[in-house]
Parts: sequence; C-alpha cells; structure tokens
Amino acid sequence: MMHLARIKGENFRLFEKLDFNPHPRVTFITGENAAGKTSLLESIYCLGRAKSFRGNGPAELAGALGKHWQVMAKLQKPDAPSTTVRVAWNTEGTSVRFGESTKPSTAELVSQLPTQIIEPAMHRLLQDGPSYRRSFLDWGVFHVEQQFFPVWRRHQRALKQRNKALRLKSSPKEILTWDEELAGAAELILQYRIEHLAALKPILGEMVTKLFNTEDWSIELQPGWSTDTPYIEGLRKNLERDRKMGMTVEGAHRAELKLKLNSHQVKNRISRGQQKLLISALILAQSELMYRHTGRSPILLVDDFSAELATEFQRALAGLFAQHTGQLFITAFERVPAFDLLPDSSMFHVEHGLIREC
Ligand SMILES: Nc1ncnc2c1ncn2[C@@H]1O[C@H](COP(=O)(O)OP(=O)(O)OP(=O)(O)O)[C@@H](O)[C@H]1O
Repeated sequence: MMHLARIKGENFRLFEKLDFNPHPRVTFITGENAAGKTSLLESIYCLGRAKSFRGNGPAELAGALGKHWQVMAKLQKPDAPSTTVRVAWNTEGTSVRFGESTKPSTAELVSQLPTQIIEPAMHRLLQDGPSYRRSFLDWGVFHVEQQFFPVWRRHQRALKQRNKALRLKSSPKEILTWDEELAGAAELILQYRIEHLAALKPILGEMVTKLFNTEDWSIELQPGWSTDTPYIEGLRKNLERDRKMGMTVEGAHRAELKLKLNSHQVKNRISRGQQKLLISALILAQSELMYRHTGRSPILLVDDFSAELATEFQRALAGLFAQHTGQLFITAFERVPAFDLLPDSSMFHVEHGLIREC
C-alpha cells in the first residue's frame, strides 16, 4: 500500500528539525501536553492538503527560526519508484512540489496523497451545520468518482455568478443565463452523491451494527431542493424569492446528511465517546470504499486516541483502525492496552519538539 517512508520538516511550529521514518502501517506518537503531537500530525496533513486542519493560516505554522517552514516526505508506492512531496511556505506564499510536478494544483495533490484526520474538534461533523457533512460526503465522492471535481467546480462557478446577479438585483434575463449550467451540474452532483451513499451504506452498516450493537440506524441524503420537479424548474419558479433573498436558496449547495441511531437524530442523543466512534466509522467506511474502487487508501491521522474513551471504547476504536488498509498515525499521551490490537507498528515519543523512536 502507498505510504510515507520518510518525513522531514524544518521550522514547523515547535519543530526546528523533524526527521523520522514512520512505519508503513501504524505509527504511534506519544508525548505530554504541548510536546508537539498535534503539530506533527499537522505537518503530515499539510503534505496532503497544503494547509492546516486547525484553521490557522500558513504564517502561524512558522517556528522560531523565521518566516518560513517546509515539510517533505518520500511517498512509497507498491511496485513504483518513490516520489518526493514537498510543501513549503515563506513570505512569498505556499509552494508545492509533487515528484516532477512543480506546481500541482491542490486538487491534484489531494488526489495523489489522500489524507484524512480524526481529531477532537471533529464532533462538529455530527453537531454543527450541514456544511461539515457535505464536505465529508464530497471528499469521498471526489476520491471515488473522477468526473466529480470538474462538475463541482462548474457548479461553484455558476452558483457564484448567479448569486452575484441576484445580489446586484440584475434583470431576470441575466439571472436566467446561469440556470442551465447550475442545474445541469447540480443534478449530476446529486447523482454522484446518491451513488456514493448507496455504496457506503453496507460498509458503514456493518461497522455501526458492531459498534453500537443495533441494526436500527440510518443515513439519508437530503438533496437540497425538492426533487419532485427537476431543479431547473424550481429555479425558475422561485426566481422572485431568490431575488428578494439575494441568493440561490435551494440547490446542491444546501444538501444535508441525516444520521439516525436507534430512531433518534444522532445530534441530540449520543455521548461524546459514541460520537468519536461514529465519526471514525464514517471516515473508515469511506476509506474502505475508496480502497475498493481505486485500490488506494488514505493516510489516516488520529489525534488524541484515548480522549473521551474508556477502555472498552478504546478497544472498539483500535478494532476499527485494524481494518484500515492504509497508513495510520496515532497520537496519545501514553501507550494504552488497546494499542496491542495494532501490532504491526512503531512507537515514537515527542518531547519539546524532538522525536525519538522507542
Ligand atoms: N508557530 C509556532 N512556533 C513555535 N511553537 C509553537 C508554534 N505553534 C505552536 N507552538 C507550540 O507548540 C507546542 C505544541 O503544541 P501541540 O498542539 O502540537 O501539542 P500536543 O502535544 O498536541 O499537546 P496536547 O496533548 O496538549 O494537545 C505548544 O506549546 C505551542 O505553544
């Protein structure tokens, strides 16, 4: 399986220098508070996404040595020469290098080095607004369906233009010029999302049934508009409302995923520990689907493994991770017995921005 074979960094947060050889399967990273565990995962995330997952701009990631940082890794693929990936920042901006390609687009990088993170702030995926669930869904569709990205981009462009025309109170004729493109893309996005969810359901179902000991669960897509009629008809029918609101009220950009467990919306009912298991199951199910479709698995970063979980849930989570076919990086304060369920692994310890193998 594709994996990162050597990771090096410079001046990345508290790491003046970073250089270690992770395990092709599972790398555990332990350390005290503020030792640098999350920063280490963040550096790997930057390699795959060219940005942080903590919502910080690139300048925030620069350490004490000045206004620059870089992260590099050797990406090893089965039966192929390794590729060097490098993401760097200085005051002129962020630059990315992927093998021979010196200016890959973010979409290219994301598709070449799929990376996912499970971290404490992810409870938003279940608790907060629909945009988090849409991003989750679309991440999976993007990696499984090659045609999705150009359609999604077309959709974003048409939506932006139509909304601009609505905001500027343009004439109905001008607004209508965007409808066909927007509607065509939105209908396709809906189809891709429906197909993805149908393929995801059985994989997720197996995980959820095992974790929660129930078959009473559901995941449902709300398309974002009333699908009784084609989207384009809705756009035309609701033109006056959209003009009044200054935006396109309905559409694929309003889609929502509804999750229920034991007949209740998960948002209102489940504990923090259960949320963590469910979010992990969602991400692992998508990873498995990606593996079945493309033969590739994402690199999975797991921050603060034990947080919110007592022993039994820790074992359940480790059991889930044991099914992951891709590379895993897992941080925790200390080694816990559940790690024994992932024996094909290496253990590292971080302290004040230094990493050493244990
Ligand atoms: N740009 C930066 N330059 C130098 N140090 C930084 C920078 N950004 C953050 N730090 C420091 O790095 C330290 C490590 O933070 P990090 O979040 O990686 O720790 P952690 O091991 O995940 O801790 P916890 O388990 O408490 O979440 C913090 O003390 C933080 O102040």
